[in-house]
Amino acid sequence: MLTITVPATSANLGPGFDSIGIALDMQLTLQVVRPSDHWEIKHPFGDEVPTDERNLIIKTALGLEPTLQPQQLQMASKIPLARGLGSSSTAIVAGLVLANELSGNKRSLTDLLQVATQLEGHPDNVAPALLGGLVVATVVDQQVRAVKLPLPNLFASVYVPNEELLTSASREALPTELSYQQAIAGSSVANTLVAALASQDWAVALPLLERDQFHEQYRAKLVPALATVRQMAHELGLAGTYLSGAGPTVITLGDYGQLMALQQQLKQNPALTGQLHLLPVDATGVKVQKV
Ligand SMILES: Nc1ncnc2c1ncn2[C@@H]1O[C@H](COP(=O)(O)OP(=O)(O)O)[C@@H](O)[C@H]1O
Ligand SMILES: N[C@@H](CCOP(=O)(O)O)C(=O)O
Repeated sequence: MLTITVPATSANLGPGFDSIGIALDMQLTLQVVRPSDHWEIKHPFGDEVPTDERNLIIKTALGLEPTLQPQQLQMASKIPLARGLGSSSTAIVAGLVLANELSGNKRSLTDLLQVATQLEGHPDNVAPALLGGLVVATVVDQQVRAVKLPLPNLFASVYVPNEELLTSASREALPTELSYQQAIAGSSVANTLVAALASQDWAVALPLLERDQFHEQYRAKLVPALATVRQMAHELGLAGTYLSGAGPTVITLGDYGQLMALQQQLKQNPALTGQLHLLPVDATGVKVQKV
């Protein structure tokens, strides 16, 4: 049986809007059960997610390989929808890898990243979903350029609010223009963050995760938990809290023991009624098993 596993991802890491992302140890698993006379996917997401060719995984697979034989598929996923943990990218990557495996037309990870980025619109979720770890990526002349940084020995405290926030809706809150001065200030923070992440200088990197100038200030009104979690982390002396992707998930990166202490506090705050996870980084990205 063919099984494809894709990790959740957290994009932006503060100032790295649309270009930095990290894979987390929380997975979507897709199994090819048997060939069929029609496409069908069983999944745990209820009526919100289609079970036929309209499903994002199947639609993506058929977009890449239109003549695939229909299959019965089974999906399991711990990644919540529309919460800023890259669920749509996970589905796109699963669909592309499914098409690659079923067709035998083996495309490289680089080629799949190119297609995945076109479909998702930005590379910061699909790149770590495919490659694992911490990835910095951009699109230049329609070509994706992705660089995997050394694996950070950090954990993620992940606070997932109960309410969905579609990435498209959260992008509507963004301005259409930034002043030249603000763009330079924002990019200097982002550049220094990347240098600190690459050299694993956490004393520099963690505070810079909180100094984004491209998106968080515009989205903060949609995600009251961002200020709450950040403030509570500061009270414990912890920097490193940012809005995961387009939100509403809020992540704090850091040391396991310190994040355990943070989560003890977060659990006691009656305003934080969502779910908490304490996750390591996923080092490998998408995995294919054939048994
Ligand atoms: N496993 C999946 N199978 C099918 N569709 C999915 C899956 N995961 C996500 N989607 C689609 O993607 C939408 C969420 O995408 P998006 O707003 O980008 O949020 P996220 O931050 O989780 O990526 C869902 O409402 C659903 O339509
Ligand atoms: N850079 C994008 C990332 C969206 O991530 P998601 O996990 O919310 O889909 C953005 O910030 O809009």
